[in-house]
Amino acid sequence: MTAIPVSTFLKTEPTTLQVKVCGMREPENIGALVALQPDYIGFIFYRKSARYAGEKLNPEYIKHLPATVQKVGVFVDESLENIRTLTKKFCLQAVQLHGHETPEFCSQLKQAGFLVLKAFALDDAFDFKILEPYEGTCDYYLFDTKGQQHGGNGITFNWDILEQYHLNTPFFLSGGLDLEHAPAIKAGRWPQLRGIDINSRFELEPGLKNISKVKKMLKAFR
Ligand SMILES: O=C(O)c1ccccc1N[C@@H]1O[C@H](COP(=O)(O)O)[C@@H](O)[C@H]1O
Repeated sequence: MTAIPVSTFLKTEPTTLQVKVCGMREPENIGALVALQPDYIGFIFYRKSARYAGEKLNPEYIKHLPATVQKVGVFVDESLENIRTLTKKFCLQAVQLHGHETPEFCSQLKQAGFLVLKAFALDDAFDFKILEPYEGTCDYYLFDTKGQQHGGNGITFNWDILEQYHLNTPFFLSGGLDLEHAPAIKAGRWPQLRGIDINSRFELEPGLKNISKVKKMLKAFR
């Protein structure tokens, strides 16, 4: 009898999750991270963040990073004009919005050609109906933990609430992600999950990543 390959029975191929590494600002650290080829690298342009990159970043250095790594600007209730200026200055392809940005605001950035990730802060009471007006206005939602800060709180939320997510827009999981979470994330209970965003749990200090730890996380997702 001839064995039938298991793939014959699989309806969908398993998708590889994308990995974004956020909160970068030191040139050597950025270079070491880029050598690991994450899918996205994030720079925080929110002045109140401990990871604020703004003036520390050399635009020429950032502009010439390999195109294989998408550069993301992270903003909190920033004006369209400032976002336009900063994305141009650093040649950023994507924007991640952590404030009260409206669907219209997201739409304008998407129409301008940016990849748009709209962040939402989740807790057990989160109502996914809030997302309905955002459908079609951004490329990904980013589900972060509701905390004291707009982002970078370093704590996970109860992922059980994601079972209630039934919209079409794919999402990134974020909020206190650490190496220990890799197996549960990869178990893939959420069909719309497209990627993860790692940040404060991979730091030596704010704005400086522990590259060997990041390397282990990337390996876990490849
Ligand atoms: O990291 C920050 O300081 C930050 C500030 C303002 C908005 C977003 C920020 N970071 C984003 O927060 C999430 C969760 O980070 P953590 O893993 O809990 O530290 C992540 O998506 C970062 O991109």
